[in-house]
Amino acid sequence: MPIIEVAGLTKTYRVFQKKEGLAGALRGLYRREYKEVKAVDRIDFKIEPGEMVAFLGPNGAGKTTTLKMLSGLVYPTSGEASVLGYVPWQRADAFRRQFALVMGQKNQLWWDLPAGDSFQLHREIYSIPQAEFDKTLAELIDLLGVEKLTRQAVRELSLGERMKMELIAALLHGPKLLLLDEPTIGLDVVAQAAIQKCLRDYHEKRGVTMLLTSHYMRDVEALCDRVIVITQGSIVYDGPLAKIVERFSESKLVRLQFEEDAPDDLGRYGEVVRCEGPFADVKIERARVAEVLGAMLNRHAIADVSVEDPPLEEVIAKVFEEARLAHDAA
Ligand SMILES: Nc1ncnc2c1ncn2[C@@H]1O[C@H](COP(=O)(O)OP(=O)(O)OP(=O)(O)O)[C@@H](O)[C@H]1O
Repeated sequence: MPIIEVAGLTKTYRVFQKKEGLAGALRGLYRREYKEVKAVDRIDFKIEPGEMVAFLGPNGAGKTTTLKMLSGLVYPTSGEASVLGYVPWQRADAFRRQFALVMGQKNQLWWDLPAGDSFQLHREIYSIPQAEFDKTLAELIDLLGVEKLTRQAVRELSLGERMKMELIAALLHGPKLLLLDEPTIGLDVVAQAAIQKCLRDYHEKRGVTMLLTSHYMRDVEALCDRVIVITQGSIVYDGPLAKIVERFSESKLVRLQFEEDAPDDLGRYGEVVRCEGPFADVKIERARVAEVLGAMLNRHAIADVSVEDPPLEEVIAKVFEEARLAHDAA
């Protein structure tokens, strides 16, 4: 049985439109005008136990709204969702005990207390047996390397340290499902890598299911095999990460090192993106890589060569752009 099953899920927000100027503001007091914002528009997907899925989309695409519906914080306008066998917005106690929502932009720990005190509070709220709590906490503290920080007020911690504490708090009750909304936002690469490692290890040990939004493709590459892309409230791609690269990038990046300076007619093979001394990077049409590479090797003295897919950022940006153009044309 899927852990998450969503059918026709839709959320429309009603937003009050403020009029310009004082007269407009006064008029607005007795005749309020609203605009409807369709944040999520009839989306369908299923996530099976143990999957790690990236939920990607440009700003305002509807990702956070979807996560909020899946965790029962927001009622949908229409459609259905089953999460861990529950209807999330009915907020059953047994449901809340089995998942965790981590929001990189929101603080869930007590600001003035040491994180250790908030962890104790979690233990009581979730009635976690003491021995199990101690074991899990020790494991997580070790995994994230934060031994010395649990007795320091949360407000005194750096952003990266605080996020590690937030993650510990979210994992203490052993959730079966983790909903992560930009868990590495604003973190440096070292802290990002620590969060990714913790999530990977935790997944390996506990087989937790994860749905993650992130604007950092490193998170996606490090953690997820499957990607769901949402733009303007609609799902435009749902499938393996590897396939999205194949489907949306027409070229591969061929990195060459010549025995001498790179020849100046490389443009005949493809788009030259870098040419410095003996080094050159050329974008070559995916279907012609073997043929073009063969021709290059015949004609030039090449010391080293590698063939790479374009960076995931580039591919995803292309998916967003194509979806936007299709939406505007519809
Ligand atoms: N509480 C709200 N009231 C009115 N409109 C809202 C509300 N929350 C979100 N929206 C609107 O719904 C749309 C989707 O927002 P949402 O936060 O779900 O996007 P997102 O994909 O998470 O974006 P980001 O990557 O910027 O966080 C946006 O147009 C946003 O302005």
